[in-house]
Amino acid sequence: MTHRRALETLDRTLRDLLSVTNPELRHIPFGGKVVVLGGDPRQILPVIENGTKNQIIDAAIINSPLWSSITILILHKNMRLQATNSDAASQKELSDFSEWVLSIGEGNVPSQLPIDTPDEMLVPIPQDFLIKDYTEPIPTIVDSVYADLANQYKNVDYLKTRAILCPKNDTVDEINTYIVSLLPGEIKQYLSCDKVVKAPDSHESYDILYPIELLNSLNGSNFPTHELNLKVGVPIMLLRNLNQSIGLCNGTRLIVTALGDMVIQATIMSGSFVGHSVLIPRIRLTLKNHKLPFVLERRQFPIRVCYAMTINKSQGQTLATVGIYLKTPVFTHGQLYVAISRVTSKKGLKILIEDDNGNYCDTTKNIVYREVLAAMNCQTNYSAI
Ligand SMILES: Nc1ncnc2c1ncn2[C@@H]1O[C@H](COP(=O)(O)OP(=O)(O)OP(=O)(O)O)[C@@H](O)[C@H]1O
Repeated sequence: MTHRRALETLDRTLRDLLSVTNPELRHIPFGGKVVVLGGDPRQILPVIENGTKNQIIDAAIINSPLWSSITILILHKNMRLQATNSDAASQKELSDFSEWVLSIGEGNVPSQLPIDTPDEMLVPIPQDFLIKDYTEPIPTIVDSVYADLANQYKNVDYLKTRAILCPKNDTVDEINTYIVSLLPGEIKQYLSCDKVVKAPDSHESYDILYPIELLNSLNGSNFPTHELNLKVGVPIMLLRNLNQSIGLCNGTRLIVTALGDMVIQATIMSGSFVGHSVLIPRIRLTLKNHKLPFVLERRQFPIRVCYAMTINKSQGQTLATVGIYLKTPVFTHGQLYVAISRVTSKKGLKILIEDDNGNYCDTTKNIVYREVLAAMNCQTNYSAI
Protein backbone atom coordinates (compact mmCIF):
# COMPACT_ATOMS: atom_id res chain seq x y z
CA MET A 1 0.00 0.00 0.00
CA THR A 2 1.24 3.49 -0.82
CA HIS A 3 2.03 5.85 2.06
CA ARG A 4 -0.91 8.20 2.67
CA ARG A 5 1.44 11.18 2.24
CA ALA A 6 1.72 10.35 -1.49
CA LEU A 7 -2.05 10.62 -1.87
CA GLU A 8 -2.13 13.82 0.19
CA THR A 9 0.61 15.33 -2.00
CA LEU A 10 -1.40 14.52 -5.13
CA ASP A 11 -4.46 16.10 -3.49
CA ARG A 12 -2.64 19.36 -2.70
CA THR A 13 -1.05 19.52 -6.15
CA LEU A 14 -4.37 19.09 -7.95
CA ARG A 15 -6.06 21.67 -5.70
CA ASP A 16 -3.22 24.13 -6.45
CA LEU A 17 -3.31 23.60 -10.20
CA LEU A 18 -7.07 23.58 -10.63
CA SER A 19 -7.80 26.52 -8.35
CA VAL A 20 -5.88 28.85 -10.67
CA THR A 21 -8.92 29.06 -12.94
CA ASN A 22 -11.58 28.31 -10.34
CA PRO A 23 -10.64 29.30 -6.73
CA GLU A 24 -13.50 27.26 -5.27
CA LEU A 25 -11.78 24.03 -6.33
CA ARG A 26 -9.11 24.63 -3.66
CA HIS A 27 -11.63 23.41 -1.07
CA ILE A 28 -12.64 20.22 -2.89
CA PRO A 29 -10.63 16.96 -2.58
CA PHE A 30 -8.29 16.49 -5.58
CA GLY A 31 -9.56 19.81 -6.96
CA GLY A 32 -12.77 18.05 -8.01
CA LYS A 33 -11.04 15.39 -10.14
CA VAL A 34 -12.22 11.79 -9.85
CA VAL A 35 -9.29 9.66 -8.66
CA VAL A 36 -9.48 5.87 -8.87
CA LEU A 37 -7.40 3.95 -6.32
CA GLY A 38 -6.88 0.18 -6.42
CA GLY A 39 -5.90 -1.76 -3.34
CA ASP A 40 -6.42 -4.65 -0.99
CA PRO A 41 -6.27 -3.92 2.77
CA ARG A 42 -5.28 -7.54 3.43
CA GLN A 43 -1.95 -6.87 1.69
CA ILE A 44 1.19 -5.33 3.18
CA LEU A 45 0.76 -1.79 4.56
CA PRO A 46 3.25 1.06 3.84
CA VAL A 47 6.78 0.02 4.81
CA ILE A 48 8.08 1.96 7.81
CA GLU A 49 11.52 0.57 8.64
CA ASN A 50 11.52 -0.71 12.22
CA GLY A 51 8.16 1.05 12.62
CA THR A 52 5.74 0.18 15.39
CA LYS A 53 2.26 -1.08 14.57
CA ASN A 54 0.85 2.39 15.31
CA GLN A 55 3.33 4.07 12.95
CA ILE A 56 2.49 1.58 10.19
CA ILE A 57 -1.26 2.03 10.59
CA ASP A 58 -0.86 5.81 10.78
CA ALA A 59 0.82 5.73 7.33
CA ALA A 60 -2.14 3.88 5.76
CA ILE A 61 -4.70 5.85 3.77
CA ILE A 62 -7.45 4.99 6.27
CA ASN A 63 -5.85 7.61 8.53
CA SER A 64 -5.74 10.31 5.89
CA PRO A 65 -8.17 13.24 6.12
CA LEU A 66 -9.06 12.27 2.54
CA TRP A 67 -10.43 8.91 3.66
CA SER A 68 -13.90 10.32 4.40
CA SER A 69 -14.17 11.43 0.73
CA ILE A 70 -13.53 7.93 -0.60
CA THR A 71 -16.30 5.61 -1.83
CA ILE A 72 -15.41 1.91 -1.65
CA LEU A 73 -16.31 -0.38 -4.54
CA ILE A 74 -15.58 -4.07 -4.01
CA LEU A 75 -14.33 -6.56 -6.59
CA HIS A 76 -15.73 -10.01 -5.86
CA LYS A 77 -14.01 -12.34 -8.30
CA ASN A 78 -10.42 -13.59 -7.93
CA MET A 79 -9.18 -13.23 -11.53
CA ARG A 80 -5.78 -14.71 -10.73
CA LEU A 81 -7.34 -18.01 -9.71
CA GLN A 82 -9.30 -19.18 -12.73
CA ALA A 83 -9.93 -22.89 -13.37
CA THR A 84 -8.57 -24.30 -16.61
CA ASN A 85 -11.01 -27.24 -16.30
CA SER A 86 -14.67 -26.44 -15.97
CA ASP A 87 -15.62 -29.71 -14.20
CA ALA A 88 -17.31 -29.47 -10.80
CA ALA A 89 -14.36 -30.98 -8.87
CA SER A 90 -11.87 -28.41 -10.28
CA GLN A 91 -14.29 -25.56 -9.58
CA LYS A 92 -14.82 -26.77 -6.01
CA GLU A 93 -11.06 -27.13 -5.41
CA LEU A 94 -10.46 -23.61 -6.69
CA SER A 95 -13.24 -22.07 -4.66
CA ASP A 96 -11.99 -23.83 -1.46
CA PHE A 97 -8.46 -22.58 -2.14
CA SER A 98 -9.71 -19.06 -2.83
CA GLU A 99 -11.64 -19.11 0.48
CA TRP A 100 -8.58 -20.32 2.38
CA VAL A 101 -6.47 -17.50 0.88
CA LEU A 102 -9.10 -14.96 1.95
CA SER A 103 -9.41 -16.40 5.44
CA ILE A 104 -5.63 -16.08 5.92
CA GLY A 105 -5.85 -12.46 4.70
CA GLU A 106 -8.70 -11.68 7.08
CA GLY A 107 -7.20 -13.53 10.04
CA ASN A 108 -10.11 -15.98 10.19
CA VAL A 109 -8.08 -19.20 10.33
CA PRO A 110 -8.23 -20.09 14.06
CA SER A 111 -4.94 -19.82 15.91
CA GLN A 112 -3.41 -23.05 17.25
CA LEU A 113 -1.97 -21.21 20.24
CA PRO A 114 -2.34 -17.71 21.61
CA ILE A 115 0.89 -15.92 20.74
CA ASP A 116 2.37 -12.55 21.61
CA THR A 117 -0.44 -10.19 20.53
CA PRO A 118 -4.05 -10.38 19.30
CA ASP A 119 -2.77 -9.51 15.79
CA GLU A 120 -0.60 -12.63 15.62
CA MET A 121 -1.89 -16.14 15.06
CA LEU A 122 -0.21 -19.52 14.73
CA VAL A 123 -2.07 -21.05 11.80
CA PRO A 124 -1.96 -24.62 10.45
CA ILE A 125 -0.96 -24.98 6.79
CA PRO A 126 -2.93 -27.63 4.84
CA GLN A 127 -0.89 -30.79 4.17
CA ASP A 128 -1.28 -30.43 0.36
CA PHE A 129 1.07 -27.45 0.35
CA LEU A 130 3.71 -28.64 2.79
CA ILE A 131 7.16 -29.87 1.82
CA LYS A 132 7.84 -32.47 4.51
CA ASP A 133 10.73 -34.68 3.51
CA TYR A 134 14.00 -32.83 3.47
CA THR A 135 17.41 -32.82 5.04
CA GLU A 136 18.67 -29.65 3.33
CA PRO A 137 15.80 -27.12 3.04
CA ILE A 138 17.28 -24.87 0.32
CA PRO A 139 18.12 -27.61 -2.24
CA THR A 140 14.72 -29.19 -1.52
CA ILE A 141 12.64 -26.08 -2.19
CA VAL A 142 14.81 -25.22 -5.21
CA ASP A 143 14.19 -28.73 -6.64
CA SER A 144 10.49 -28.34 -6.05
CA VAL A 145 10.12 -24.91 -7.69
CA TYR A 146 12.90 -25.10 -10.29
CA ALA A 147 12.53 -28.75 -11.36
CA ASP A 148 14.67 -29.60 -14.43
CA LEU A 149 16.66 -26.36 -14.03
CA ALA A 150 19.71 -27.85 -15.81
CA ASN A 151 17.73 -28.06 -19.08
CA GLN A 152 15.40 -25.11 -18.61
CA TYR A 153 17.67 -22.42 -17.16
CA LYS A 154 17.63 -20.33 -20.35
CA ASN A 155 13.91 -20.78 -21.01
CA VAL A 156 12.23 -17.40 -20.37
CA ASP A 157 8.72 -18.92 -20.19
CA TYR A 158 9.95 -21.32 -17.50
CA LEU A 159 11.72 -18.61 -15.47
CA LYS A 160 9.05 -15.94 -15.58
CA THR A 161 6.31 -18.15 -14.14
CA ARG A 162 8.05 -19.20 -10.92
CA ALA A 163 9.74 -17.81 -7.83
CA ILE A 164 10.71 -18.68 -4.28
CA LEU A 165 9.42 -16.19 -1.69
CA CYS A 166 10.88 -15.53 1.78
CA PRO A 167 10.23 -12.88 4.43
CA LYS A 168 13.86 -11.70 4.67
CA ASN A 169 16.59 -10.63 2.27
CA ASP A 170 19.39 -12.73 3.80
CA THR A 171 17.46 -15.97 3.09
CA VAL A 172 16.69 -14.70 -0.43
CA ASP A 173 20.41 -14.04 -1.03
CA GLU A 174 21.32 -17.51 0.26
CA ILE A 175 18.90 -19.19 -2.17
CA ASN A 176 19.96 -17.04 -5.15
CA THR A 177 23.65 -17.73 -4.48
CA TYR A 178 22.91 -21.47 -4.33
CA ILE A 179 20.97 -21.48 -7.65
CA VAL A 180 23.58 -19.38 -9.48
CA SER A 181 26.21 -21.91 -8.35
CA LEU A 182 24.21 -24.72 -10.02
CA LEU A 183 24.28 -23.10 -13.47
CA PRO A 184 27.02 -23.85 -16.00
CA GLY A 185 29.45 -21.08 -16.93
CA GLU A 186 31.81 -18.67 -15.22
CA ILE A 187 30.61 -16.27 -12.53
CA LYS A 188 31.32 -12.62 -13.27
CA GLN A 189 31.68 -10.63 -10.07
CA TYR A 190 30.81 -6.93 -9.81
CA LEU A 191 31.92 -5.13 -6.65
CA SER A 192 30.35 -1.83 -5.65
CA CYS A 193 32.19 1.37 -4.81
CA ASP A 194 30.94 2.54 -1.40
CA LYS A 195 31.46 5.78 0.52
CA VAL A 196 29.96 7.91 3.26
CA VAL A 197 28.04 10.85 1.83
CA LYS A 198 29.71 13.98 3.19
CA ALA A 199 27.09 16.16 4.80
CA PRO A 200 27.80 19.48 6.60
CA ASP A 201 27.55 17.66 9.94
CA SER A 202 29.82 14.75 8.90
CA HIS A 203 32.80 14.43 11.16
CA GLU A 204 36.33 14.46 9.65
CA SER A 205 37.06 11.18 11.37
CA TYR A 206 34.23 9.34 9.55
CA ASP A 207 36.67 7.72 7.11
CA ILE A 208 38.59 6.20 10.04
CA LEU A 209 35.51 5.38 12.08
CA TYR A 210 33.73 3.67 9.21
CA PRO A 211 36.24 1.65 7.17
CA ILE A 212 35.40 0.50 3.67
CA GLU A 213 34.93 -3.13 4.86
CA LEU A 214 32.12 -1.95 7.13
CA LEU A 215 30.48 0.05 4.32
CA ASN A 216 30.71 -2.97 2.00
CA SER A 217 28.96 -5.17 4.57
CA LEU A 218 25.91 -2.86 4.81
CA ASN A 219 22.70 -3.93 3.14
CA GLY A 220 19.20 -2.58 2.90
CA SER A 221 15.87 -3.48 1.44
CA ASN A 222 15.51 -2.58 -2.23
CA PHE A 223 19.27 -1.94 -2.34
CA PRO A 224 21.90 -3.89 -4.32
CA THR A 225 24.57 -5.85 -2.49
CA HIS A 226 28.28 -4.90 -2.54
CA GLU A 227 29.11 -8.19 -4.24
CA LEU A 228 27.02 -9.12 -7.25
CA ASN A 229 27.75 -12.55 -8.77
CA LEU A 230 26.14 -13.13 -12.16
CA LYS A 231 26.13 -15.59 -15.02
CA VAL A 232 24.54 -15.36 -18.46
CA GLY A 233 20.95 -16.69 -18.20
CA VAL A 234 20.34 -15.50 -14.63
CA PRO A 235 17.01 -13.69 -14.01
CA ILE A 236 17.41 -10.29 -12.34
CA MET A 237 15.03 -7.66 -10.97
CA LEU A 238 15.51 -3.90 -11.35
CA LEU A 239 15.54 -2.00 -8.06
CA ARG A 240 15.08 1.51 -9.48
CA ASN A 241 13.09 3.24 -12.23
CA LEU A 242 15.77 3.69 -14.94
CA ASN A 243 13.61 4.54 -17.93
CA GLN A 244 9.86 3.94 -17.70
CA SER A 245 9.33 4.69 -21.41
CA ILE A 246 11.26 1.52 -22.33
CA GLY A 247 9.89 -0.59 -19.49
CA LEU A 248 12.84 -0.24 -17.11
CA CYS A 249 10.95 0.23 -13.84
CA ASN A 250 11.48 -0.75 -10.24
CA GLY A 251 10.40 -4.42 -10.14
CA THR A 252 10.91 -5.21 -13.86
CA ARG A 253 12.28 -8.76 -14.30
CA LEU A 254 14.93 -9.42 -16.97
CA ILE A 255 17.23 -12.23 -18.03
CA VAL A 256 20.98 -11.55 -18.38
CA THR A 257 22.29 -12.01 -21.94
CA ALA A 258 25.79 -10.50 -21.73
CA LEU A 259 28.07 -9.36 -18.94
CA GLY A 260 30.28 -6.43 -19.92
CA ASP A 261 32.72 -4.57 -17.71
CA MET A 262 30.73 -1.34 -17.72
CA VAL A 263 27.20 -2.48 -18.61
CA ILE A 264 24.98 -5.54 -18.33
CA GLN A 265 22.85 -6.54 -21.29
CA ALA A 266 19.51 -8.13 -20.48
CA THR A 267 16.16 -9.01 -22.07
CA ILE A 268 12.88 -7.94 -20.46
CA MET A 269 10.92 -11.03 -19.30
CA SER A 270 7.35 -9.77 -19.01
CA GLY A 271 5.01 -6.81 -19.45
CA SER A 272 4.52 -4.57 -22.50
CA PHE A 273 8.24 -4.57 -23.38
CA VAL A 274 8.75 -8.33 -23.20
CA GLY A 275 11.65 -9.49 -25.41
CA HIS A 276 13.29 -6.03 -25.65
CA SER A 277 17.04 -6.06 -25.15
CA VAL A 278 18.35 -3.29 -22.87
CA LEU A 279 21.60 -2.12 -21.32
CA ILE A 280 21.80 -1.54 -17.57
CA PRO A 281 24.47 0.85 -16.25
CA ARG A 282 25.94 1.25 -12.76
CA ILE A 283 24.27 4.09 -10.88
CA ARG A 284 24.74 5.83 -7.54
CA LEU A 285 22.24 4.71 -4.90
CA THR A 286 21.96 5.98 -1.34
CA LEU A 287 21.03 4.07 1.78
CA LYS A 288 19.53 5.92 4.75
CA ASN A 289 18.98 3.91 7.87
CA HIS A 290 18.10 5.29 11.27
CA LYS A 291 20.69 2.93 12.81
CA LEU A 292 23.50 4.52 10.75
CA PRO A 293 24.86 7.94 11.71
CA PHE A 294 25.60 8.63 8.03
CA VAL A 295 24.16 8.12 4.56
CA LEU A 296 25.85 5.39 2.51
CA GLU A 297 26.42 5.96 -1.20
CA ARG A 298 26.90 2.81 -3.29
CA ARG A 299 27.82 2.77 -7.00
CA GLN A 300 26.50 -0.53 -8.31
CA PHE A 301 24.14 -2.04 -10.88
CA PRO A 302 20.61 -1.45 -9.44
CA ILE A 303 19.64 -5.12 -9.64
CA ARG A 304 19.22 -8.29 -7.60
CA VAL A 305 19.13 -11.90 -8.77
CA CYS A 306 15.47 -12.98 -8.58
CA TYR A 307 15.13 -16.77 -8.56
CA ALA A 308 14.07 -15.97 -5.00
CA MET A 309 12.65 -12.64 -3.81
CA THR A 310 11.20 -11.19 -0.64
CA ILE A 311 7.45 -11.43 -0.12
CA ASN A 312 7.30 -7.61 -0.15
CA LYS A 313 9.02 -7.48 -3.54
CA SER A 314 6.64 -10.12 -4.94
CA GLN A 315 3.62 -7.82 -4.55
CA GLY A 316 1.95 -7.42 -7.92
CA GLN A 317 3.45 -10.64 -9.37
CA THR A 318 1.32 -13.46 -10.82
CA LEU A 319 3.14 -16.83 -10.87
CA ALA A 320 2.24 -20.40 -11.84
CA THR A 321 4.69 -21.98 -9.37
CA VAL A 322 5.44 -20.46 -5.99
CA GLY A 323 7.64 -21.89 -3.23
CA ILE A 324 7.41 -20.14 0.12
CA TYR A 325 10.40 -20.77 2.38
CA LEU A 326 9.63 -19.75 5.98
CA LYS A 327 13.00 -20.20 7.66
CA THR A 328 11.79 -17.33 9.83
CA PRO A 329 8.09 -16.45 10.08
CA VAL A 330 6.45 -13.41 8.50
CA PHE A 331 6.89 -10.20 10.52
CA THR A 332 4.16 -7.80 9.46
CA HIS A 333 0.52 -7.46 8.43
CA GLY A 334 -0.44 -9.15 5.19
CA GLN A 335 2.83 -10.89 4.33
CA LEU A 336 1.50 -14.47 4.53
CA TYR A 337 -1.57 -13.46 2.48
CA VAL A 338 0.54 -11.75 -0.21
CA ALA A 339 2.80 -14.82 -0.46
CA ILE A 340 -0.01 -17.38 -0.85
CA SER A 341 -2.04 -15.18 -3.20
CA ARG A 342 0.66 -14.86 -5.94
CA VAL A 343 -0.15 -18.26 -7.40
CA THR A 344 -2.58 -19.05 -10.23
CA SER A 345 -3.60 -22.54 -9.04
CA LYS A 346 -3.63 -24.65 -5.90
CA LYS A 347 -1.18 -27.17 -7.28
CA GLY A 348 1.39 -24.43 -7.96
CA LEU A 349 1.89 -23.64 -4.26
CA LYS A 350 4.52 -25.31 -2.04
CA ILE A 351 5.48 -24.19 1.47
CA LEU A 352 8.49 -25.23 3.55
CA ILE A 353 8.33 -24.15 7.21
CA GLU A 354 11.10 -24.47 9.80
CA ASP A 355 10.66 -23.99 13.53
CA ASP A 356 13.16 -22.11 15.74
CA ASN A 357 15.44 -25.19 15.80
CA GLY A 358 15.41 -25.61 12.03
CA ASN A 359 13.07 -28.62 12.17
CA TYR A 360 10.01 -29.34 10.01
CA CYS A 361 6.89 -27.56 11.14
CA ASP A 362 3.30 -27.45 9.83
CA THR A 363 2.16 -24.21 11.48
CA THR A 364 3.33 -20.66 10.93
CA LYS A 365 2.71 -17.12 12.09
CA ASN A 366 0.06 -14.97 10.42
CA ILE A 367 -0.20 -11.26 11.26
CA VAL A 368 -3.38 -9.29 10.59
CA TYR A 369 -4.05 -5.74 11.84
CA ARG A 370 -7.82 -5.96 12.12
CA GLU A 371 -8.22 -2.21 12.54
CA VAL A 372 -7.30 -1.72 8.88
CA LEU A 373 -9.81 -4.30 7.65
CA ALA A 374 -12.47 -2.84 9.94
CA ALA A 375 -11.88 0.67 8.55
CA MET A 376 -12.48 -0.64 5.03
CA ASN A 377 -15.62 -2.48 6.08
CA CYS A 378 -17.13 0.21 8.26
CA GLN A 379 -18.06 2.39 5.30
CA THR A 380 -21.70 1.96 4.45
CA ASN A 381 -21.70 3.08 0.82
CA TYR A 382 -20.61 -0.21 -0.78
CA SER A 383 -21.29 -0.91 -4.42
CA ALA A 384 -20.49 -4.27 -5.92
CA ILE A 385 -18.78 -4.18 -9.32
N1 LIG B 1 -10.64 -9.06 -16.41
C1 LIG B 1 -9.70 -9.98 -16.36
N2 LIG B 1 -9.79 -11.07 -17.14
C2 LIG B 1 -8.85 -12.04 -17.09
N3 LIG B 1 -7.76 -12.01 -16.29
C3 LIG B 1 -7.62 -10.96 -15.49
C4 LIG B 1 -8.58 -9.87 -15.48
N4 LIG B 1 -8.18 -8.97 -14.56
C5 LIG B 1 -7.03 -9.44 -14.04
N5 LIG B 1 -6.71 -10.64 -14.59
C6 LIG B 1 -5.52 -11.45 -14.28
O1 LIG B 1 -5.46 -11.63 -12.88
C7 LIG B 1 -4.13 -11.49 -12.40
C8 LIG B 1 -4.05 -10.39 -11.36
O2 LIG B 1 -4.34 -9.14 -11.97
P1 LIG B 1 -3.74 -7.78 -11.43
O3 LIG B 1 -2.25 -7.96 -11.22
O4 LIG B 1 -4.23 -6.68 -12.28
O5 LIG B 1 -4.49 -7.70 -10.03
P2 LIG B 1 -4.05 -6.96 -8.71
O6 LIG B 1 -5.29 -6.70 -7.96
O7 LIG B 1 -3.14 -5.84 -9.01
O8 LIG B 1 -3.28 -8.10 -7.95
P3 LIG B 1 -2.39 -8.02 -6.64
O9 LIG B 1 -2.66 -6.72 -5.98
O10 LIG B 1 -2.85 -9.20 -5.83
O11 LIG B 1 -1.00 -8.19 -7.13
C9 LIG B 1 -3.27 -11.21 -13.62
O12 LIG B 1 -2.70 -12.43 -14.03
C10 LIG B 1 -4.26 -10.68 -14.63
O13 LIG B 1 -3.85 -11.02 -15.96
